[in-house]
Amino acid sequence: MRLTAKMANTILNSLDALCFTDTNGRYVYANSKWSEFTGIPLEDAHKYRLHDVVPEAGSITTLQTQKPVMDYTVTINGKTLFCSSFPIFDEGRFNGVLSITRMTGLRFATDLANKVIRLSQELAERDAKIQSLAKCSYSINNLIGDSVPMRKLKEEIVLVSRSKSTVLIEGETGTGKELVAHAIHSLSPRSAERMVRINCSAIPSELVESEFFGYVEGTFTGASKAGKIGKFELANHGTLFLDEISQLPLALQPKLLRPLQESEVERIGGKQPIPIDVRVIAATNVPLVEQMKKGLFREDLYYRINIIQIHVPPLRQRKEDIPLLVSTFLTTLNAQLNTTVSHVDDAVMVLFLNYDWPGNVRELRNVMEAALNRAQGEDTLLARHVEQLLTHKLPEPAAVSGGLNPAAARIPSSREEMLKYIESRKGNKSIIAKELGISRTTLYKLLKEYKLY
Ligand SMILES: Nc1ncnc2c1ncn2[C@@H]1O[C@H](COP(=O)(O)OP(=O)(O)OP(=O)(O)O)[C@@H](O)[C@H]1O
Repeated sequence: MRLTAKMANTILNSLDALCFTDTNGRYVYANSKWSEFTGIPLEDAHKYRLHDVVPEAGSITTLQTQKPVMDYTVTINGKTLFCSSFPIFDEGRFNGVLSITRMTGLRFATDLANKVIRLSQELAERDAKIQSLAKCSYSINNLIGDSVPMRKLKEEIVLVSRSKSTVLIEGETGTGKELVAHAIHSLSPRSAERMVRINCSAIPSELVESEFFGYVEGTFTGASKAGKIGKFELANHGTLFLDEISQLPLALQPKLLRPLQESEVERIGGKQPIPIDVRVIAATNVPLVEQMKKGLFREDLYYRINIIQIHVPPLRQRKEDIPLLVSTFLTTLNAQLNTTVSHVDDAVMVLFLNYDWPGNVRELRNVMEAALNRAQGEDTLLARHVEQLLTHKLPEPAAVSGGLNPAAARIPSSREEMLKYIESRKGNKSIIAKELGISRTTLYKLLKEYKLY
């Protein structure tokens, strides 16, 4: 049997949509399924070029590159089709493009493709969420310390994390206010959303407004074309951490009143208020009430921010946390610095307990880091590694001289001194611990070190 032109035509028409275009992209042949999909009568096919029917399809790429393009999609008259295009050569000369539409299982394939697209979007969203969670992987456990003030602080954190009210965290520099803010956020029902931090002292005053509220497109020359989202909007459903709030220029302070009071913001140049659901946590190392009295902080803003207040105690008021902080930092810093210091000499601990840490935990960590660098290759941190690092001038020792001011009391640094001191207090451990600003447990540890217990 010989294949006639009629038979060939019947075969071609029984296939899925198929067409052949010349090197200019003009249709030379198309079958009836192609006509069905494109809505172009077969007798008119030659009047069209690929660019008119499928302007962005793989067949055009094949026309330009003379290379096959497999399994791309084209949408014609609202229907999505899977196609492949092949270059046709005749004795090595490029002759045109054959495009075949693969209809089999199209429904299944498009459903599957849609599913893949949806799943990859979901995955991207989840990834973003995991990343924001990882960024805020600070939990309450990152706050090292088991002293009474720290336990009280942790209890407060748990309590306030459940509320949506604005929190003001006060405390000296380096006490861990940012860690507290992270802990509140990560314990709150908003923990899956992000916590956005804004350092009020680090933004130039002319940029404060656009940082807080963003701007709409084309607001000013030099501004991003697409406009900019402000930090309040960015923190929507999450937490906005306003660090160093006391440094916010007085003239700009009223701008915060509306978002805090009305829960809405307006982008610069925008016409519509945007509702926001943000929990605000502010932190300061200068008491805001004093700033307010000096006229540096607006009273109305103060009362809007100071709803729940948390005070982070300085390290000198919780010296019993020092041994735990030291051993935690020793582990993390050894790993970071590649050092192998496994012990801290008692003399170092005494120096640490006697120091008043004006830079608080941050200073302790920095001193440890510098000391470990000095102790490279050794396995014990010794007094000579730290002495020169404790630069703050301490008040005159009061404990041995008989003073009763606990803030000024210095822990005796030798067995004899300690013995003398204990005698002067008639052995009363409660008074001694109170004067030295340490817990009774820490005192007993010290006494054990001096072999006095
Ligand atoms: N209780 C703590 N446990 C472990 N690390 C702490 C603790 N408190 C502070 N730190 C560490 O000390 C450093 C300073 O902490 P943080 O930035 O939270 O302090 P801050 O009070 O916000 O300081 P500032 O007022 O200067 O911004 C950080 O490295 C932090 O991890």
